Amino acid sequence: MIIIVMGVSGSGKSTIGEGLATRLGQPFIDGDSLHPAANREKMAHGIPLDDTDRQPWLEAIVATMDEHRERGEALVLACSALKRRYRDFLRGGHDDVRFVYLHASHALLVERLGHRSGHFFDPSLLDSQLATLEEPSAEEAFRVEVGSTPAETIERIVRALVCAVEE
Ligand SMILES: Nc1ncnc2c1ncn2[C@@H]1O[C@H](COP(=O)(O)OP(=O)(O)OP(=O)(O)O)[C@@H](O)[C@H]1O
Ligand SMILES: O=C(O)[C@H](O)[C@@H](O)[C@H](O)[C@H](O)CO
Repeated sequence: MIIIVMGVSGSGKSTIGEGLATRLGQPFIDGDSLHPAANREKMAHGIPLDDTDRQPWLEAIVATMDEHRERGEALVLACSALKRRYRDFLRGGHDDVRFVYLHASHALLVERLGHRSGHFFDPSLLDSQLATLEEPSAEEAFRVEVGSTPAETIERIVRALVCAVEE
């Protein structure tokens, strides 16, 4: 199974994705590490990415998923996956992809991004992330509120994934 932890910047994709991978004993890849340099540069200058910017990045993520599939390896990925069509592209017709949507209140996002340093993302981009976000339906993703500790959030995700497998 390939689990994609999605949501806007600051929702905790890297933190929860990495913790979830450790908890499941699976490899973790942060989608941010697959952005072309031009995308990082844009975001660092406070310029939101558009569909054209995101296309090579989504392709790189799909290529990474395919490499793991070929090796028969599970994978946890962190990727904003803001629009439905990005999620469809990432799923690519495979039935082994599960999306986990991290939902946080606006106030919590502002607080978290304000505290974070040493990251290329300009916190002022949060509004554009929220405007771009097409929230996934319950069929598309398991939605989890991220107000609690990472450990609690991870356990809720694990329980939901186990239930989905047993159904
Ligand atoms: N459950 C949590 N409780 C408190 N702080 C958290 C929690 N999860 C994440 N954080 C903090 O919030 C900030 C954003 O988290 P993180 O970098 O994981 O989000 P992200 O969605 O990956 O963001 P980006 O897409 O911008 O990389 C970090 O400083 C992180 O330490
Ligand atoms: O789709 C996007 O606009 C980007 O993926 C962003 O979400 C960033 O990668 C990330 O949030 C920065 O940390």
